[in-house]
Amino acid sequence: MTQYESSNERPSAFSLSYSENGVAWLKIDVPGEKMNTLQSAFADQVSDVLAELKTKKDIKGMVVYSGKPDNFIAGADIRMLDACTTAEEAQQLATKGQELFAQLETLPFHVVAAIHGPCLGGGLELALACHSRVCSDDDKTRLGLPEVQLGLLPGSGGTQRLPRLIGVASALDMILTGKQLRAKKAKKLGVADEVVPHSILLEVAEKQALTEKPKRKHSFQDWAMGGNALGRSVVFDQAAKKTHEKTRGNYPAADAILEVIKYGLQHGVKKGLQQEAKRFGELVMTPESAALRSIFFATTAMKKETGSDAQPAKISKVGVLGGGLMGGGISHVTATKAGYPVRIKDIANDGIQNALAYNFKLLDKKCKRRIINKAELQSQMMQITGGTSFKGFANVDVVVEAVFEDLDLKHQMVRDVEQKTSPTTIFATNTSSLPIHQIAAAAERPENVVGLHYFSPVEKMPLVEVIPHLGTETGAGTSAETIATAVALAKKQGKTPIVVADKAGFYVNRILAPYMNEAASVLLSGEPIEHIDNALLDFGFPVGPITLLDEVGVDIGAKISPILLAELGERFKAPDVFDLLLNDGRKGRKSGKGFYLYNAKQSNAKKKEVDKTVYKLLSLEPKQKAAGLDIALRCTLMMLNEAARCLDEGVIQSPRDGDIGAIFGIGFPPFLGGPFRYMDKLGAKRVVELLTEHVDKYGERFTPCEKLVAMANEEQSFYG
Ligand SMILES: C[C@H](O)CC(=O)SCCNC(=O)CCNC(=O)[C@H](O)C(C)(C)COP(=O)(O)OP(=O)(O)OC[C@H]1O[C@@H](n2cnc3c(N)ncnc32)[C@H](O)[C@@H]1OP(=O)(O)O
Repeated sequence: MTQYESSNERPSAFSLSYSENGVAWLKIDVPGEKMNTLQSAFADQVSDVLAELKTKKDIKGMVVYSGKPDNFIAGADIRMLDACTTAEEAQQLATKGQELFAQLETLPFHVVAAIHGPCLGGGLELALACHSRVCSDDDKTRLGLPEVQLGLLPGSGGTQRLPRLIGVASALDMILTGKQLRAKKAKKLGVADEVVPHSILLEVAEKQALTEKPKRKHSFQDWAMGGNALGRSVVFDQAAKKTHEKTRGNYPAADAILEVIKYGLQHGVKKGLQQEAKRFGELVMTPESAALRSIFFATTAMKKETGSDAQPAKISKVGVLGGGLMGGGISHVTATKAGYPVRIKDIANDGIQNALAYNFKLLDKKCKRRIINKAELQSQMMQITGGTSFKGFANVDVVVEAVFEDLDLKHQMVRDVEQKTSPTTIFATNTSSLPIHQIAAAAERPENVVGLHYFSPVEKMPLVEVIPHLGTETGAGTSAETIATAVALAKKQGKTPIVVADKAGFYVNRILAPYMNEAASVLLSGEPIEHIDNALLDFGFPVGPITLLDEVGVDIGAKISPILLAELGERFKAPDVFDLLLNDGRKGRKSGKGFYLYNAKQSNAKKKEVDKTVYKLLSLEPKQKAAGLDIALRCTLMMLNEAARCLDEGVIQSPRDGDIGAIFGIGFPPFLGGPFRYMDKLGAKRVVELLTEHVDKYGERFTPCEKLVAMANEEQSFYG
């Protein structure tokens, strides 16, 4: 590329240059920031650029590209949206973006977006206003409209251009889920026109720009969807049904997306855009969007945190003890996300085989979906080896232990690892219930011992609790370097780590247990199982508590429960159901027997069915008496109260960590922003009132904790 003219000397996010062959180059490079975002302050710059282009008569085509090494545009600046104080203000931002993109679209020459790295939200909307899109085949390249995850809809033309480009059904799927497409998939769907290696991206885009501007290919789609009311209504009805099953009416953005796309197809692009901007403005002001934006800000801030002041130690290889479900998952994220070679040790060959088979299954799935190719599958599998001895452990920097929950066994593991590895090797235990200092008690170097609590299935669940211990009777607590290394490892594995205190249940299980116990109490009061699960699903949890108990395993619940009761007191007393269930062989899904039917022969229906025999076992006659919302509130209040206690006791370091931990670890309804934001929304006074009412109805376990009472008296909130 020869650039011989630069029209703009001052640092500008949008700058033009020209090649001798008649190609204009529009570079997007937000000064001083590593990520390009669209900000209202750039509107004048874009207008200037467009005005300049209109004065040039000899331009044959234009390439729009990013000046950043690894991103195109990550969308509108979410901080800017967060600062809006009225719906009108946000609507105006959207309208301005729409106007500028419309001008880009009507330029008389071929405008090609050259995309490498994230191209999201407003970034993709800008690319959609270009006439063609060429993408790099790099793994970093992702195209998507993730606004729905922020409680918004695409506000710069995305709801109008995308359905016309790729058809209504595919566009609805992309916009309603916010999914981000890799380049190849984007091409398959018609969002991108070409996928090329990064090294020739600009060259190919330049060639494209010199070709004739393509005609918009939406005439058939317009007919099929705009003109054919019946076809349209079928697609929308299906999408609405599917969406409602997922959102249960808790996410206004989903309904607005359906409404605006439909409106645009019925009334044309111009009116569609007006409606899009209007609804965008309204959504920015909703509490749901504010809560979802807060999750974005929290997770972005957490990406920078290191867990301690020390530098993390270098990791070159990781050992995993135990080839079960957890060990399999941990080895998977370590090898495939973090990119470290993994050596697994199990007492049995079967354990190793299981872990390898588990990894193969996950990689094969990726291969079938063409996310990786066969060679990549093989090379990633070669990163994971295993055996029944400690062979291959001499040079591991971190050992993650995922063996059976038994203190003696864990002690043995600590001793073995200290013997077989180097003095600097970190011993990270994936215990969910045993105190870390007790495990560290067997260590000669307890400063190297830390808790690293993953959630199942490891490859899917985004949270990890990092648990330093404060010291054993004879030894030191977890060192700052060990904490930093554990945090760094978790991040490399693609997880969001929170550092929590070494107290029973840590944070996530500690707030989950009283919630689950309460659901069990509701069950014992005779409420039907589906009614309880539905109540919490309607409230916004991803699975109901009884289903969750079946998934996690009744035996696991039965094991953790007495530990929490002994350490934390009577409010953790579980209703007496575990023994009855376990004596009947009902461990949940893994035993093929639980609260629901898992045997295909028993259950003919596609939908999950309750195993009614469980009522007899528990001497219950199910009858729906309580309203769903009352059940949901009853269970959730137990969780809220415990979360406040955790903050008070320093189990978590901040309300933010508590919110992210609950959302990522349990699936606490994201649109509520987490337990602390939800308590702020209700107000501490109201939370205390509700808890007190529940004390009268259901017992002392609902007694509001001191912190909440103090906050209610002083009218304080968690986020200030
Ligand atoms: C009108 C329109 O329709 C409305 C919109 O476009 S709404 C916005 C839609 N876009 C999004 O939701 C994408 C949000 N961003 C992301 O998901 C991720 O940042 C990403 C996938 C792009 C990159 O992730 P990753 O590489 O881990 O980098 P990450 O640490 O998150 O971000 C790097 C920096 O960019 C910032 N950033 C990224 N996207 C941003 C956005 N849309 N707004 C503001 N800042 C953003 C981050 O805050 C961070 O800033 P910092 O370093 O100063 O703290």
